[in-house]
Amino acid sequence: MTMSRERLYLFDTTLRDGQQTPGIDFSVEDKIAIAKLLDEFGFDYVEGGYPGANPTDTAFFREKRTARAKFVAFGMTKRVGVSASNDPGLAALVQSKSDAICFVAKSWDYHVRVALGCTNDENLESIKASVEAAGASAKEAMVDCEHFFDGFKANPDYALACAKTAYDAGARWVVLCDTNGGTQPSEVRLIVEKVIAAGIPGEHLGIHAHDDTGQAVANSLAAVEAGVRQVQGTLNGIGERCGNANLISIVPTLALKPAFADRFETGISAEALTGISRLSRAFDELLNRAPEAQAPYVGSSAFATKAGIHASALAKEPATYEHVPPESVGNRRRVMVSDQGGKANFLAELKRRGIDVPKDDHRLDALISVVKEREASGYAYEGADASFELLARKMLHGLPEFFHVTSFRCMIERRFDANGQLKTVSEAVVKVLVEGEEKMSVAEGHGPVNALDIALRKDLGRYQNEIADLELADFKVRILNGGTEAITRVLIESHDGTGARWWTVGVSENIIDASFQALMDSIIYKLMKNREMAGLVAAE
Ligand SMILES: CC(=O)SCCNC(=O)CCNC(=O)[C@H](O)C(C)(C)COP(=O)(O)OP(=O)(O)OC[C@H]1O[C@@H](n2cnc3c(N)ncnc32)[C@H](O)[C@@H]1OP(=O)(O)O
Ligand SMILES: CC(=O)C(=O)O
Repeated sequence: MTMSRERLYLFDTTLRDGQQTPGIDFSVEDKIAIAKLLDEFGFDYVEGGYPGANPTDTAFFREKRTARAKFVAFGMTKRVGVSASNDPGLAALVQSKSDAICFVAKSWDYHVRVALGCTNDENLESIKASVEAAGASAKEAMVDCEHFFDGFKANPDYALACAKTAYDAGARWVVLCDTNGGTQPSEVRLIVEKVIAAGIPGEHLGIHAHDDTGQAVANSLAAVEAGVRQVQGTLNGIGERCGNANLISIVPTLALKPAFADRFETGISAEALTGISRLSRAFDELLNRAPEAQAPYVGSSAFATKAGIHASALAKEPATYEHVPPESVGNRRRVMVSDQGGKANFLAELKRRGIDVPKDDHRLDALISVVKEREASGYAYEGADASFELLARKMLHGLPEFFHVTSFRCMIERRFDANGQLKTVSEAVVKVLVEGEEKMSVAEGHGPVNALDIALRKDLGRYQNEIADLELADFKVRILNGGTEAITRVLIESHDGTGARWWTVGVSENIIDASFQALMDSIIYKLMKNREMAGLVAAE
């Protein structure tokens, strides 16, 4: 017998509370693109911002920006001393092309006194008049009860009166906010239960939690357990100060954990859920920031293991070390090779790259010990998949020697140019043997590594055309142990016209030497890839 499940509503405030994140500033075009992502993913409500507060949000609300989600305008309740019909802020909300208005209302008497400077009753009157005005404009009304939990702890009767006033005036949702983010899950649970006992049904209650103690997700889930049926949050947890509840963590938990999945359903299908890793990364891409590797469910490390004991069990049954299948959230298992790995890690990684080797092959043991020795001297193969594959193919099956660098030289000169401007110039000379013929190339670059890269790729004889679309995308330098003994690890990310990306590594006491190793690996990998020898898995 299938039990019918209760509906939980998901409310995204990335474009409103997320806009209050230090360092984040959306343009109208950004907002349009993000609203589309949110709408297509399946959130029930997309809060777009605060029309009337700034030109961006006002322009954004000139059109409805969602096709299926309810498009929500945010703003404060009417000011005391003016009627709802004469409040310009309220007028901007009503006139916006939104489906719903979410009012922020004070529910802590301390704030009413200090921040608003009005009486408790005047604040209640503002809540009532604002909700009624939204209702009269045929928009769905909801009220974010700001500081509800702190307010409840200080004066439960007044906090409840604010929530009750909103509900009685017709608010579809009364949202309990942990505005300062300091409330604990046990307190959230208890207070939500008391609100429901006081007469506001859970089907009309929401939760809006901030992450100031790292518990916004836990607080949101505690509120759901206690009875609320709307959850607010943002993509990747952005938001004021430490951020909001992270919907990218909450959504899979609601869908995949039986404690929630057996009782509730959301508007997000199992198929849409497989797009959540992509959604999270696409959003980071829009923000121009690197995705967090350890993000729950969606991070590149969320289903990764370096540990040999874990890799061995994973190869037998993935569920031994995975709390949910990675595919359910569009992520993937990664078994990494490093000094923490055993045979199982290597076999899994080699298989993924299409390299077959029997478990008892002595060449496998040799590869493992070379990787471990190299890692001890500074290499990091878990972040340099292409260099690992080159090493593995060379040791297991051999690799053609496409070219051989006989020498390179690099010079840095600070001098005055023809216009009398002081300039630092880097120049490199590289000698390469290709099919027995020595080629010497000279190049200038922005820096010594750039000059070497240009010189190395200037004339590789018959391979020259093949590397025309090779480009360096990223360059990372790490000094591994300080002082005079310091050695340098260089990681280089490359990509080509096919969209493939790969990482290579070089280690040396000399940064130029380390860079050159990584550059050479990148070119050899590209040549190998062109011959379909590389089991390319780097374009993730
Ligand atoms: C918890 C939250 O995240 S709430 C959302 C917070 N987000 C923002 O504030 C971002 C957008 N805000 C803004 O652009 C501006 O604050 C505006 C346009 C809304 C208002 O600007 P101003 O009129 O210059 O007011 P200012 O920002 O200085 O102060 C806020 C005013 O709103 C009043 N106010 C605050 N909350 C409420 C409320 N819920 N209901 C009615 N009035 C309120 C304050 O008492 C203060 O009034 P005062 O100017 O008479 O002292
Ligand atoms: C409304 C809101 O963003 C808050 O109370 O945190």
